[in-house]
Amino acid sequence: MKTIPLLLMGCGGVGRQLLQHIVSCRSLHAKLGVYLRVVGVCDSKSLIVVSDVFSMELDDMFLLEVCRAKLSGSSLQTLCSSGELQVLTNSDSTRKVIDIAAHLGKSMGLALVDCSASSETIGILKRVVDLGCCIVLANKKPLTSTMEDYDKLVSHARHIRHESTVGAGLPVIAAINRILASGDCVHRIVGSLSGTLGYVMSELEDGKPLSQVVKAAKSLGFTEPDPRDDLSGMDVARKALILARLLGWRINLDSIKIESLFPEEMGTNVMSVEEFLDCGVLLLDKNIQERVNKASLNGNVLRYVCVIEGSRCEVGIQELPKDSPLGRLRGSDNVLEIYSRCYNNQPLVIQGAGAGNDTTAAGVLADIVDIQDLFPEK
Ligand SMILES: NC(=O)C1=CN([C@@H]2O[C@H](COP(=O)(O)OP(=O)(O)OC[C@H]3O[C@@H](n4cnc5c(N)ncnc54)[C@H](OP(=O)(O)O)[C@@H]3O)[C@@H](O)[C@H]2O)C=CC1
Ligand SMILES: N[C@@H](CC=O)C(=O)O
Repeated sequence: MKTIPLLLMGCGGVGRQLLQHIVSCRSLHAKLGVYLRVVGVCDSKSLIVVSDVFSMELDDMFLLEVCRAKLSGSSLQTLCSSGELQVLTNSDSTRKVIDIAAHLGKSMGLALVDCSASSETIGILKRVVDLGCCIVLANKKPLTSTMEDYDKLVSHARHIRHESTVGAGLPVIAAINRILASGDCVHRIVGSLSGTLGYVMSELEDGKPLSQVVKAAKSLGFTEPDPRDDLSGMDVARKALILARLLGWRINLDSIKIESLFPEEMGTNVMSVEEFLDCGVLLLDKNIQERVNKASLNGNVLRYVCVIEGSRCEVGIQELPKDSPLGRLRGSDNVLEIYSRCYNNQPLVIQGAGAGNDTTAAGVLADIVDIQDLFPEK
């Protein structure tokens, strides 16, 4: 049996769903010969960790208690009554994670799983990679930081998995890696890579106002913590950058042309998420509905499209025929067309649910199971 010691950063929608999947897949994983031993979980404020990371674990009852507490808005600290657990905050928790990685990296190994939506994890991830541990990411920010950070994070290709950073649970990264490993050359990627914007566009076609559908997308778990990350195109741009870098492009976010659905006056420096959802987004309803109606008169629909080709990497709204592959998309589905030597006239097409806590966490879990060979037999 392979045992994977695991530490989770981020207990939001995706992180909690991951813990639930881990618990519910115990017997399946036993059949696969793998055991996920969760040694710690942390959120933005604190880290809960077992007192002996070599032998102990947070048991399944406790993991489900973490999910309940975080869902109800309680802090992780409220859960710690046992002397067998340690609770650390802020810089102490960073030091502790690195300390755990230093100890486990040399012996049993460690999978550090980033289900946060923060850039603050980049420093820890880089240290942990240096210490010989594995990292599994749903968080796109580490891979879309500087080239220097990127190079460090991917420096041990077998020690990093990040399938859920693009297309949630869809096997996008795996497909591209397989194509590249065979010596085939990808020359064009076109796709609709935002579950939120896909859902928004198809709901607008049904006549619903933007302000209503953005709130619905948030409650369905499709959006980033701040939905402006989706509506600004920034979340899609991050996915485009991850794909472009996978293809070997040495570019940064500022090389990508990005179309935003809202003006700068509604940006994060000007209004809070609540102000945007309660007031700001209402002011966008009319304009976007007019664009949707105008497209409809031409038999077209609006889609937020990512194009990576030649030296062009851009994301923005396109008016497309209703019956085109992208035009036919509904709800939070993503579609990605990959053109290469082998997939030249007919692209390789990957399509399916592109957002949501369940599918994203499932992608993260599959990534964790995929690195089992790097861990010793128990
Ligand atoms: N939802 C989806 O469909 C998809 C999401 N993703 C990615 O998954 C990630 C998580 O998304 P989601 O669960 O919706 O986000 P949430 O906002 O629901 O959760 C984020 C979690 O991260 C925690 N956190 C914030 N900063 C830190 C930090 N420095 N260290 C440790 N934990 C931290 C938060 O803590 P606290 O609870 O204290 O606020 C919270 O628990 C995002 O990066 C997102 O882009 C990827 C693909 C699809
Ligand atoms: N907010 C993202 C979630 C997945 O990355 C999206 O809407 O696609």
